[in-house]
Amino acid sequence: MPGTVTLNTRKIVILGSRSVGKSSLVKQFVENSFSEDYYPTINTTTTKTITYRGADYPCEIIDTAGEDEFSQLNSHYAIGVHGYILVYSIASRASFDMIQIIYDKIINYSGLPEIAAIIVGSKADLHLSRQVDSMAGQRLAQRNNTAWIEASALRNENVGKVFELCLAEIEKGNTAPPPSTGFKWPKCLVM
Ligand SMILES: Nc1nc2c(ncn2[C@@H]2O[C@H](COP(=O)(O)OP(=O)(O)OP(=O)(O)O)[C@@H](O)[C@H]2O)c(=O)[nH]1
Repeated sequence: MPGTVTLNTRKIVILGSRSVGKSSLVKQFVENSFSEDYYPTINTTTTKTITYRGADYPCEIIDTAGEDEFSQLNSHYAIGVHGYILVYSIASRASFDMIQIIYDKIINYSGLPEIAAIIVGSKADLHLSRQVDSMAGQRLAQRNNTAWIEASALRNENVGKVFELCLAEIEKGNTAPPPSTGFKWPKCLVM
């Protein structure tokens, strides 16, 4: 039920430059639809249950306004958040360069050594205007210990996977071994 917080509720925030397709990924995932119109987002929250390894996780998906290097990270995007979807467009090198800036802002703000996150190369259908190759995306993800995928909201390719992989990253942190067997700080902040 929307608005109900259970033990399994997970808060996911979507960040990235303006117009990279953040809202379109959410719309395709939640409503199975795509629009060519562009309406800048202010800040919207949608709820959808994601099933992962047989368990249901009601997810609060927070779609944010486009970030630039001067944007201050809103505290709502750092506190009580379980996982992040960091989106760039494969057709925009500038939006790709913003990902490390946004990642560093979250780390600085939260004070955590790392976060549960997936980096997403969106608009994967725009092959002809590609400015970021897949290897660059994968390397960035490796460097920051996040997951990575390319997706197209237009073609509904890998959209469900974006959210499933984000949940997998969150739950990876929650199943970290106890201190005696090599403790790793959880990759999420639960408050
Ligand atoms: N070709 C293509 N266009 C897309 C895709 N996803 C989104 N778009 C288009 O890109 C534009 C911006 O999409 P939005 O989803 O509004 O982008 P956003 O990142 O939420 O934008 P802000 O709210 O400003 O941050 C729209 O015109 C979409 O139709 C995609 O997968 N392929």
